[in-house]
Amino acid sequence: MKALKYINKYFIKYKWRLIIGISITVLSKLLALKVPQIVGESLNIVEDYQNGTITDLKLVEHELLMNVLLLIGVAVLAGFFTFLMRQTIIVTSRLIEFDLKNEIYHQYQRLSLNFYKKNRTGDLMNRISEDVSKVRMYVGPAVMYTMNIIVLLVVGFTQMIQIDVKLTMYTLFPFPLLSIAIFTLSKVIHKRSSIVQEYLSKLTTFNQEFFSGISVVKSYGIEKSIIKDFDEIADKSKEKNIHLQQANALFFPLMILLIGISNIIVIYVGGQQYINNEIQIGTIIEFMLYINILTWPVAVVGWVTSMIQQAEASQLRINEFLRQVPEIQNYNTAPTVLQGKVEFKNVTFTYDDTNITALKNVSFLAQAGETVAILGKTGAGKSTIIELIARLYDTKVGSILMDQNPIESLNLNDLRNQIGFVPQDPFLFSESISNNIKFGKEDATDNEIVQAAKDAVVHNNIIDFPNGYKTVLGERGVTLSGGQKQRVSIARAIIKNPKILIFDDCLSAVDTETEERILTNLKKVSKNKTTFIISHRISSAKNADKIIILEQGEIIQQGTHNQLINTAGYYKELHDQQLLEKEN
Ligand SMILES: Nc1ncnc2c1ncn2[C@@H]1O[C@H](COP(=O)(O)OP(=O)(O)OP(=O)(O)O)[C@@H](O)[C@H]1O
Repeated sequence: MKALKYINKYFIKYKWRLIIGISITVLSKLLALKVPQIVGESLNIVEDYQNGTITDLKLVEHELLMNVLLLIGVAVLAGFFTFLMRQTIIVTSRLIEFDLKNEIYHQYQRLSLNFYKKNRTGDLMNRISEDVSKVRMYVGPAVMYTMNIIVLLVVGFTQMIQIDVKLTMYTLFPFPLLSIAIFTLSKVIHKRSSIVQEYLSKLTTFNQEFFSGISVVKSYGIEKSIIKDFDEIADKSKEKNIHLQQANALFFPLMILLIGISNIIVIYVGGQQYINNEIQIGTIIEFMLYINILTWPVAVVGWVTSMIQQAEASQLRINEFLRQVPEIQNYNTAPTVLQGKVEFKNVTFTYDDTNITALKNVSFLAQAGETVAILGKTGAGKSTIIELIARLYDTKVGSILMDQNPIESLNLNDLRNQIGFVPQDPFLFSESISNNIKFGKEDATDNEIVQAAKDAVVHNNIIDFPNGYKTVLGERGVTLSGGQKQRVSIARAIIKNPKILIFDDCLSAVDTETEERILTNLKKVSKNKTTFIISHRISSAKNADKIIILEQGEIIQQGTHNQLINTAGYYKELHDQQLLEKEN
């Protein structure tokens, strides 16, 4: 129960709802326990009249009528209280669930990119859905049933003892034995349902991946093997489900057995006491009704215990996650305005998850307003430079300066707000095209959106769609071609009017003619902005103020186009090769 202590702050927050809820639970159960008493009393009055102890028929009729009215009143009130009990305790559990989900969601927002690379999306989703649901079961149903169990067992048992100690002992004799059996069975049921749950998520994950990769599956014609894999998991899932149902099927027979044995004992022992004139017939019926009421709490003890155990395990996972400190911290809350000067001084960077040293002793200077092109073979470390400029990672060796200040000393939000980043694989939301562009500037006017699209040379494509800028994109923007996606993403960065523009190999999917037009437009747009262009093409780099060539994390060449084409090395080779390709 150590991990679940974390939830106490929510119990305190909603204490009044809970106190009212618990009081109502107690009242509703006390009322439920009145029923056997009233029924027993009524039968005893009838018996008294029959054997002549009471002779006044009118009095008997009056008493019976009063008891019937009382029974109806108790039933109505107990029903009303049960309704209120759900309205208070279960509603509180939903409120706590909402708060906890919000807390987790805010933590998701704070955590750094590295965290998302290290954790699987499925696990992260589970934390906020499955784990929180399990904790909610503790906060709501477990609290409610625990109160039910305590009140029913304590008050019910006390009432029975007060009537007849001997009969109570005999009646409750099978309870411990069978409750152990039910408890064990509940554990088995919970274990098996966890396995069923596991297979269910395996099936969901399998289908999710299959749907996402549908084009690969279809183009490779591997539907049959996919179906075979699916069948295997589905078969296992079915098997586990049947296994669970076998255990489930035993639950109610066990309960009925418990009720049956206790009833037989009451009839047998009570019958003998009745013959010996020790008790009245109403008392036997009263005891039988108590048995029915008390069986349920005994049966659910196991269920509630495992509910609490599961909630504890889930809360432990949630706590571990909430305790994670974001790797990238904001050390400055004061507003930061960037001029755009970027300097790398002897930066060496190693990704701690793979231990790959992506940058080795990298130094360069980009003056505010300059355009810097970064070229190099795949895996040379180009994107890593960009990720460091956006402070998606912090470097431990060397320093990165922005306008002469260490990057870590700037306000993190302001830094990122003043960077317009077009990633290699642009992500578009399942929203309209205009909303996807507006993502860069929420209050952008229609004219601004159109201008940004024109600058990114995607306007003509957009107006060709029947719904123009209102065209809604499918999941991951599937209705657009690769090049169109890249250009919408460029429009999104341009509209932001940032101080630093970053294009991470984002012109790879457009033809050279369109690339030329975009670059011409960018010249106009990127005035007074420091621009970084990562590319594999000379055409994207040739007009840059500075060109940096990376190889295996090291800068091997640096200079302007004219300088580099006259120096033997990677850039000249690439230039000659691409020139040859163009001529051919
Ligand atoms: N998030 C990451 N975690 C661990 N290693 C990474 C990560 N990102 C990149 N790397 C590794 O760092 C090295 C440099 O990668 P980077 O993406 O910077 O290269 P790149 O020059 O941009 O390549 P490309 O042209 O293919 O995009 C590679 O060896 C890569 O495997």
